[in-house]
Amino acid sequence: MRLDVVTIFPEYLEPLNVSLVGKARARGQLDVHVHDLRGWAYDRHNTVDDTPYGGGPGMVMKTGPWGDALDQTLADGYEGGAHGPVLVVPTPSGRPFTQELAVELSERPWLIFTPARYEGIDRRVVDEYATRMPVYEVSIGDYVLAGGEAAVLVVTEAVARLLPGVLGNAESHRDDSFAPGAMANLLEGPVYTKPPEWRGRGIPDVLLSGHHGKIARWRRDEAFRRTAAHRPDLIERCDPAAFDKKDREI
Ligand SMILES: NC(=S)c1ccno1
Repeated sequence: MRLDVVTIFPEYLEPLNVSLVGKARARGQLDVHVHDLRGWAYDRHNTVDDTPYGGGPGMVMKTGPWGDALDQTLADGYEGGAHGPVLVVPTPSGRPFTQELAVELSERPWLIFTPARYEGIDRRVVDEYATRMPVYEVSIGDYVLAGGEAAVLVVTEAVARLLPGVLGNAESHRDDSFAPGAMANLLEGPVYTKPPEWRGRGIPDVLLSGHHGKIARWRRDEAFRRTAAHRPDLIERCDPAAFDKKDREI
């Protein structure tokens, strides 16, 4: 997978050099290119924004630099281009970024991120590139950040960990919160590791029983309990049939 990020704060994307994403880049599983938008600002002040038409507070990011930056990024081409790139626009007015969407994006060969600052990007930029590729306007939450770069880090990590071979144990994301399957729409339950006792706190006996069926049922019940407590809105989306099937498996 190739990722391109066009931003006025390239240094904000430094975390893409470390941990899981950094290792995936080092192994050649991820090809990341970060571009400074100001490289396409041709006036002597490197201006990338201007006042909004219709008035109002703040500034709007200009079409010119974005158009030139995206055209040059696309001109780079990419062998995975047979399926083509998609534009990923982090914005509080986007569709919720979910595990399901992470899976969808992980199946694309090329993601181009356009994190905005100020009041956002002139709408004509998205309208222009929507004629040439799929556009995903996504929100990582119902809050407003100073810019979209933090969202790029979040989306990139959620997508990268789903790429084949990136997670050490291919099974790791099978039981992720929100992963497809019987645990879909359930939050992960509590996890424990050594030592068996810490400050007078032990481990649930079932986890020491060695009975895989009982352990699986306990984990599922704990996930259900946690979801009911923290995200009751997800409970109604659980598939009871999957639970029945899960019980039969156990
Ligand atoms: N909630 C998101 S994705 C965002 C981007 C910029 N500000 O908030």
